[in-house]
Amino acid sequence: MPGLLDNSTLLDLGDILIVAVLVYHFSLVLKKDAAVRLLIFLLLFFSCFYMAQLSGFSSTTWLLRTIFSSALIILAIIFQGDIRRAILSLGRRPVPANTQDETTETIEELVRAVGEMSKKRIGALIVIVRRLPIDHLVEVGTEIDAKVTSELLNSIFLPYSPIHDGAVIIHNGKLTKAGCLLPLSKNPDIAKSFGTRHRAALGLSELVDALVMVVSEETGNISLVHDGKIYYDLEQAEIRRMLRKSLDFMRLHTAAPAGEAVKP
Ligand SMILES: Nc1ncnc2c1ncn2[C@@H]1O[C@H](COP(=O)(O)OP(=O)(O)OP(=O)(O)O)[C@@H](O)[C@H]1O
Repeated sequence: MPGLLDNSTLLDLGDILIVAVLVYHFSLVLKKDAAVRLLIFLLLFFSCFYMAQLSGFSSTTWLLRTIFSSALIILAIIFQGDIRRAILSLGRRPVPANTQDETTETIEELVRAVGEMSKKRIGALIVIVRRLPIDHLVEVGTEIDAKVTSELLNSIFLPYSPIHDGAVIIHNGKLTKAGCLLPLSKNPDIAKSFGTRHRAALGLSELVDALVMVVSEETGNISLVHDGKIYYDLEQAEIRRMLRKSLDFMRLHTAAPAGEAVKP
């Protein structure tokens, strides 16, 4: 009796195994947005394609060819956030940088302000403009143009202040606007516990590289939102660290050629 697994069955099993491994790894790459991983994946992809073709693995070859023919669409899906950002920022000048001292001062005022508002359960939404301008995304709002101080932020967000609703915009160490409407995120995966204040923060951060601070009126929790991600219930030290990392990066890179913004 011939062996249970003859040569062609083994070949098919190997073929199926390769397809399974490729699908698994491809789904992992889709979940992460690192370009380096994608590059490694593409190298592996083409190596596998040629190996599969040489070995006569028809299913693997078919799958890889199908993936390759839709590569543009797949890349557009993976990098949809970056592509959208690039399109929105086309033709717009990067925001000029702040000095080290101004940055440190602004950070300390912000940390103090959100700490105080958190204790008093005052809801707040603070947008810190980084490299990409946001004017085209912000609706309404009252022009202010004042130095960022914790006292000013506290008084703007007091519930009886006429401009407490909406977001304040901080641009280059100056509080430039208050009572602004931001685009709401349409991401269906946002936890139901997050209302419109958090959705507005996420919505803007999905479109530009701004850093958004949120103080929850309901819980007093402080969150930082960046790049479509929410860093929830942060301690003061963590907020300071993330602000410093994000704003220092911007300060140091504004004069340099355009590069990728880092996550805080
Ligand atoms: N599109 C928007 N842009 C800016 N601010 C907004 C926007 N939509 C709602 N807000 C602000 O969010 C407030 C309502 O917050 P809501 O309670 O719905 O959100 P939340 O995420 O649950 O926040 P909290 O934890 O503070 O309750 C509004 O009063 C307004 O100040």
